[in-house]
Amino acid sequence: MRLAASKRELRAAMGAVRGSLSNLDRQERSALACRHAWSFVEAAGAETVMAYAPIRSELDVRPLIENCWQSGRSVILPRVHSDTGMLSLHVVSSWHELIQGTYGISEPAADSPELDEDVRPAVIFVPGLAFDLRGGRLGYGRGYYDRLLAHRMAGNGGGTGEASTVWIGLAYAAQLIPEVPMEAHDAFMDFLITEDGIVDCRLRERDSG
Ligand SMILES: Nc1nc2c(c(=O)[nH]1)N(C=O)[C@@H](CNc1ccc(C(=O)N[C@@H](CCC(=O)O)C(=O)O)cc1)CN2
Ligand SMILES: Nc1ncnc2c1ncn2[C@@H]1O[C@H](COP(=O)(O)OP(=O)(O)OP(=O)(O)O)[C@@H](O)[C@H]1O
Repeated sequence: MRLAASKRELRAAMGAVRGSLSNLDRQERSALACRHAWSFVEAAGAETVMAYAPIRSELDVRPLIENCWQSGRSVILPRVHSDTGMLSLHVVSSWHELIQGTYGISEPAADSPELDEDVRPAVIFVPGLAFDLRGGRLGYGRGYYDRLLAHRMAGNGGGTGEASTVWIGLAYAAQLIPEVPMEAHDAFMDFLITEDGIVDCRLRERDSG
C-alpha cells in the first residue's frame, strides 16, 4: 500500500533528522519545550498529566515530569503490552518505580496498579518522529497511541459531558513537516509544543485517509 510505504520512508528520514541534533541541542531544546509545556499544564489547571519515558533522541520530557511531581500533580506513564498492542496506564511518583520494559522503554513494573479504564488524564504528552500543524503525527508504526484513543478515550472531545483529554505532541521544531500522511485510525493532536512555543491545532482543516 502506497501510504504505508511513504510512512515507512518518512519514519526513516525523520528518525535521522531527530538523531542528527547534537546532544547539547537536544538538551537545550528539550528544556525550552518543557518550559512551554509546564506553562500549559499550569494554565490548564491539569492535575493528572500523562507523559512518556524518553528513548533514543526523543524530546526529553523529564524536566516537565519532575515539575509535575514537585507541584503535587499525578504523573501517568504507560506500560507497553506488545501481545495486545495496548498501553496500560499507571501513576508513577518517582524514577525508582520504573523498570526496563519492551523496546528498552522505562515503564512501571508489572505489579504496579493499573488505572481504571474510566480515568482520563487531563493532558497527554505524546512523542513522535514527525508532526504537522494540523496535529498529524507519525510514530514508530505500532499504533499504540491510536489504539489508546480508540479504546480508552472514545468520544474524546465529543461532548459526552466528561472532561476530555487534551492531546499534545511534544517535539523539536525540526520534526515539524508540512503534512504527515494520515490514515483513518490515526490520532490527531490538539496542540503541538516545541522549543519555539505552543501551537493550537484544533481549528485547522483535517482530512485523513
Ligand atoms: N518513549 C516512548 N514511549 C512510548 C512510545 C514512544 O514512541 N516513545 N510509544 C509510541 O507508540 C509506545 C511504544 N511504541 C513503540 C513502538 C515501536 C518501537 C520500536 O522501537 N520499533 C522498532 C521496530 C521494531 C519493531 O517494531 O518491533 C523501530 O522503530 O526500530 C518503540 C516503541 C508507548 N511508549
Ligand atoms: N484502533 C486501532 N485498532 C487496531 N489497530 C490499529 C488501531 N489504530 C492503529 N492500528 C494499527 O496499528 C498499526 C500502526 O499504525 P500507525 O502507522 O498509524 O502507527 P503510529 O501511530 O505511527 O505508531 P505508534 O503509535 O506506535 O508510535 C497499523 O497497522 C494500524 O492498522
